[in-house]
Amino acid sequence: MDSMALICTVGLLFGGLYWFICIHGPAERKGKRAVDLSGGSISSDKVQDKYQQYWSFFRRPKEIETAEKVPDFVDTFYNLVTDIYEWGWGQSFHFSPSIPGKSHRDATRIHEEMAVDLIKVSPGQKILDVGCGVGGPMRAIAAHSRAKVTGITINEYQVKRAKLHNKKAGLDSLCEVVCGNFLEMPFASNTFDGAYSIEATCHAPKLDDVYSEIFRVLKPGSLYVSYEWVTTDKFNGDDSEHCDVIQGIERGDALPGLRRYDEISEAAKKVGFEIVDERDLAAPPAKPWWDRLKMGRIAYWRNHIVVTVLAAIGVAPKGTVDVHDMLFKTADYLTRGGESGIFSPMHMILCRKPVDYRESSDCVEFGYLKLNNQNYDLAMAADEVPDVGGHETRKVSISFSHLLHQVVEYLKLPVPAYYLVDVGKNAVKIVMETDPGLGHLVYEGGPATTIRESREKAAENVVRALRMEFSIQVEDFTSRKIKRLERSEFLYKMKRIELEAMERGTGQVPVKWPVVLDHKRRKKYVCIDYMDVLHTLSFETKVRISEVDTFNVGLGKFVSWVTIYGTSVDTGVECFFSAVRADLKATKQDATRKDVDFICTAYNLNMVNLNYGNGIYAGIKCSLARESYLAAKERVIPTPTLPPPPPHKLRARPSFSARYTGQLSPTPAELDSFFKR
Ligand SMILES: C=C(CC[C@@H](C)[C@H]1CC[C@H]2C3=CC[C@H]4[C@H](C)[C@@H](O)CC[C@]4(C)[C@H]3CC[C@]12C)C(C)C
Ligand SMILES: C[S@@+](CC[C@H](N)C(=O)[O-])C[C@H]1O[C@@H](n2cnc3c(N)ncnc32)[C@H](O)[C@@H]1O
Repeated sequence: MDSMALICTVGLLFGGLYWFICIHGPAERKGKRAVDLSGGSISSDKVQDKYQQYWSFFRRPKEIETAEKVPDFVDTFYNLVTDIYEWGWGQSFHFSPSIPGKSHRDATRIHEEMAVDLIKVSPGQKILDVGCGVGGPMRAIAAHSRAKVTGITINEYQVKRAKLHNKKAGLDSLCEVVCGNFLEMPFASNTFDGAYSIEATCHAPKLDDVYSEIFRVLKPGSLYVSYEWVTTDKFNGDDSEHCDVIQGIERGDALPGLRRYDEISEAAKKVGFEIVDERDLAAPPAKPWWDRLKMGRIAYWRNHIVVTVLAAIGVAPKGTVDVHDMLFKTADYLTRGGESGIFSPMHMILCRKPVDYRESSDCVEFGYLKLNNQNYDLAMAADEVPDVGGHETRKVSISFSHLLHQVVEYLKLPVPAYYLVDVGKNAVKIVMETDPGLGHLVYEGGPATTIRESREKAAENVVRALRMEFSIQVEDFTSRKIKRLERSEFLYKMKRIELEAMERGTGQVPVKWPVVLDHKRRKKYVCIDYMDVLHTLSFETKVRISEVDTFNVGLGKFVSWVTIYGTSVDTGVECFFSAVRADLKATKQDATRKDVDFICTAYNLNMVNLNYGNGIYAGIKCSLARESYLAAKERVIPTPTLPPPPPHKLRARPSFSARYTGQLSPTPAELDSFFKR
């Protein structure tokens, strides 16, 4: 009898344990059972080591700051946690506000459907899920909108899981999953009709980087919504408890650093998005998103026992206990962050890629190229450069006769003589004495409709000759654009070299900024007189301009201003001030230049001819460099055709830039703005 009771008790115990571990599991329905817990793509025996490696990132925070390393660190994290998330949370790896009377599953779905409703897509349109996890949101969104969703995740194991779930749900015709880095997406520009990211872009070291990629792949006019992890305005950096909570969240969730709520729209605007809406979906009247975390505490204890037993008997990888323990603690930090209101995982931003956005024909675009661990902004100084080149701009030529006088004055040459040689044909000649005693050079303007026109042509010829002869660079408002183009051209070239080195499998490629040759260093710069340009513009547009007024602000510094009357803007009067400077001439030029920029923009005028096609030339060279870079990129990192899946994982490569630790030489002096008269 006694042995019978013992057998029954042991049988019951094992049956209970089997039910507890394999069948019951935690609260939510999931695609994972405890006995299936793994280390993602990491082999079982390496899980413990990888967990240690994950923590070593925080011991060397510089590593996380190195943007290149972040995707690897995030990938390791998701190998470690994906199964536990699925087992203990479900297929959607994010939070949502609780909704009274609704289950967590329903609240999650509603939160996901809201994202796709916000981006207003129609059935059949192509949308992008940035950081898709195992695809919980993607499936809900595809089913709700009937749009075609492409998800991207850095983690190969998640791709496998997501594909399996898509198939099981019968949604694989609408849902596609790609393994890749959202900082360098394998999609062509202007591909998607909409995009969303749910609690994923918080893993990007720099938000601008991922936003600019999303901007690039979106079609103009389409919308992007993101649920961002942020610290709120309640967060106080001087409060040690606040800092403790935020650090706990960062470490337990593989974040390179939480952003402040106001940094989100800043990044979106910086890459070119228009902000349509922005609000914190966690703010009242929304109900707490952390309720579920808090209520699950007892289940987490039970899970901990299960994981410990499974690891002890060798069913789950050894490190799983540590990972689970880390998540247990993270749940507590997250709850504290929610309860204190210092943290939100659902700061929503809705943005639009401008309808009229067109890729600039001169090849400069938004985005960055990475060289030697550093991001180089292709649109550097974009806001400084007045973009007066549009489809319907009117071309205005500045007076070359004025410019000629400036160059002559700068070179201390004798004043040129003008001859009207053929009155009938309005043909003008200019005689220059460039080297006293060695004779004269004569430049012709040729026959023209007016004398002025021919004189201008002749002056243009003289200026060109003097520029060649004396190596003179004319600085005008196209100069900065040219420098930007030259710089972009160089960045594209270097990036191509880097890709080709990767292709060959050769090692380090030192990035060398072009050597500034001595004769170039000696190049003389003549800055055009903006007052002359302003007069020309005033003549062209009929606006009246005041004299340049100057005020001595003391300590040998001045400020100047010029007023424009009768502009095409509402106010009718505009006044532009210079910066405060010690150089009187420079303040006058500064104020005048601002007026010139304003009139060009207001009247859609395009100042031409100053740099004699240098701009066009720089544009062509830059486009060629960009094309050869893109061709190399296509070869080295082929764009996957969907389906079948990409042949290998695309991720931030430990390229030469990671290996090459040398210091970058500064931007060559010739590319810096340099005005001299
Ligand atoms: C957006 C991100 C993930 C957000 C959440 C999905 C996860 C954050 C913390 C995770 C969890 C904490 C406790 C775990 C518990 C100890 C275990 O027994 C079962 C799983 C947890 C509940 C787990 C589930 C997922 C989270 C809630 C980040 C990474 C940007
Ligand atoms: C918290 S999960 C959210 C997943 C999904 N949005 C959801 O709500 O279920 C974050 C996701 O971002 C992905 N991710 C993080 N950094 C990435 C990167 N650099 N490139 C691509 N995906 C990345 C992760 O792999 C993961 O799938």
